[in-house]
Amino acid sequence: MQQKINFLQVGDIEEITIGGMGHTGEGIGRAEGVAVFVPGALPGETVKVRIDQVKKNYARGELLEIIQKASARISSRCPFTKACGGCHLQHLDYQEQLRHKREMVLSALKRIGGLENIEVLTTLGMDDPWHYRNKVHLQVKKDGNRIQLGFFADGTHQMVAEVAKHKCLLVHEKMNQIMATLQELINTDSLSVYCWKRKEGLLRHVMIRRGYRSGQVMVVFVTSPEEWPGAKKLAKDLIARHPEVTSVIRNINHQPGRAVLGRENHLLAGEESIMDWIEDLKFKISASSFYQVNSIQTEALYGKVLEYAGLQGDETVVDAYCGIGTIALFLARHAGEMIGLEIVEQAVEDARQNALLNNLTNTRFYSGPVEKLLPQMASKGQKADVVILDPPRKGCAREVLNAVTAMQVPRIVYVSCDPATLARDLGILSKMGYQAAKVQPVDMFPWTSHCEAVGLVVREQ
Ligand SMILES: C[S@@+](CC[C@H](N)C(=O)[O-])C[C@H]1O[C@@H](n2cnc3c(N)ncnc32)[C@H](O)[C@@H]1O
Repeated sequence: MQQKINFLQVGDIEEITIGGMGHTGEGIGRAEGVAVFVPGALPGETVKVRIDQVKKNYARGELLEIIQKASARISSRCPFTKACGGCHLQHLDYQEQLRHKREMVLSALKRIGGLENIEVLTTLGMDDPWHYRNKVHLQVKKDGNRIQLGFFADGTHQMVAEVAKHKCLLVHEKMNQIMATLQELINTDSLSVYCWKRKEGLLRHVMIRRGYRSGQVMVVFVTSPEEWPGAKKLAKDLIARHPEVTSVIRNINHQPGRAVLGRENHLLAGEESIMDWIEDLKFKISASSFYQVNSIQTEALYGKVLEYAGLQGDETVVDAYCGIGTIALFLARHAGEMIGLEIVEQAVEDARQNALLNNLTNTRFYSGPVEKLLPQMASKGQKADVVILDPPRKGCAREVLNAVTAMQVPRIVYVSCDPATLARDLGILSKMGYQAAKVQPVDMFPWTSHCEAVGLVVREQ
């Protein structure tokens, strides 16, 4: 039976004027009094839509025709952009994307955080917003006897952009070449593809990461624990074709879930890690460690973090969610003491070695969940002048915010990849004796709807 809200039904053809944009880049208009989300439509456009989903409070529609075009509409460069889930905004002029991302942050801060008077600066964009990604995750699928490597359509297991035929415009050109070689090589080995239904077979994903300044490349084959006799030969053949590949790793993922990486890494060829630089700091990056995917914008982002930290040289700084210690070391040169906290043990190991590599002896790194480590520091009476919070998308656990406020930290710099959780957490802090002073959006992910931002939060006197 068809679902119905008021007079709107699945299959209806509607003419809609788009007034806004959703957080994953869909145009939003109204039909029969109901909000309709239309992927591919832009604010200011009048579009013809087929309603394909009707829910209690909203509907979704497929864009059939653009009756009146927005002046910000441009032609997508990538022929797969509509099908592949990677880019949501290739049809929107880049300067408009930057404006839209600022609006997203501003609106979340008001709506979710209740922060009416906060200053949100103009988004820091890129001069050349293409080929910026230093990391890619490839999906693997069997097509008859052939193994395909590439990208699935958004939310499906349907391969829409095979790397053998398609170059991704977001990743570095060298990585595109390596991707094409990999597709060829995995078809010469007797590799089986992991089947998610039957939970058998070998290859699950391939991850590639390239140091932006070093040019060193790591290739990670994510597999089940099954025997893989040809693994080392494949790694050797890859390096013979691409000497810039300096690390080939087999990651074993036993879990049935969709998380890409498992906990075990085995070296197949080359080194365990790759090296890279952020400005003049050198970093060792292991397969399981987080590393920002847009190296050019990382320098802009960390520059903002340094500015907002307002260091004079003798402060104690805590870098919570520190990864391999990139922000910690970027700031340690300007601080008295730096304490890094991170849950992934391998990343903490990398952070310690990175401190040594850069002769930064005023640093300590601890492994564990921030929601345990920071309350422990607070209960021991540890003081900090500045705390950097750079959590994953879900934001900070309440215990983390409680600990920061219990420590009476004068200055918090909050780095976020999700405006909604940024707004939630700044809203909470603003009810705990803090003032959210300003937020700087930084475009780390051009052509996608993802948005990074740095917020400065200061303790009220
Ligand atoms: C957005 S990344 C930021 C890393 C680093 N600041 C950077 O710029 O590269 C978030 C980091 O938090 C770590 N993480 C996730 N949950 C955590 C938790 N509960 N406690 C400590 N670290 C956590 C992740 O492993 C990851 O390294």
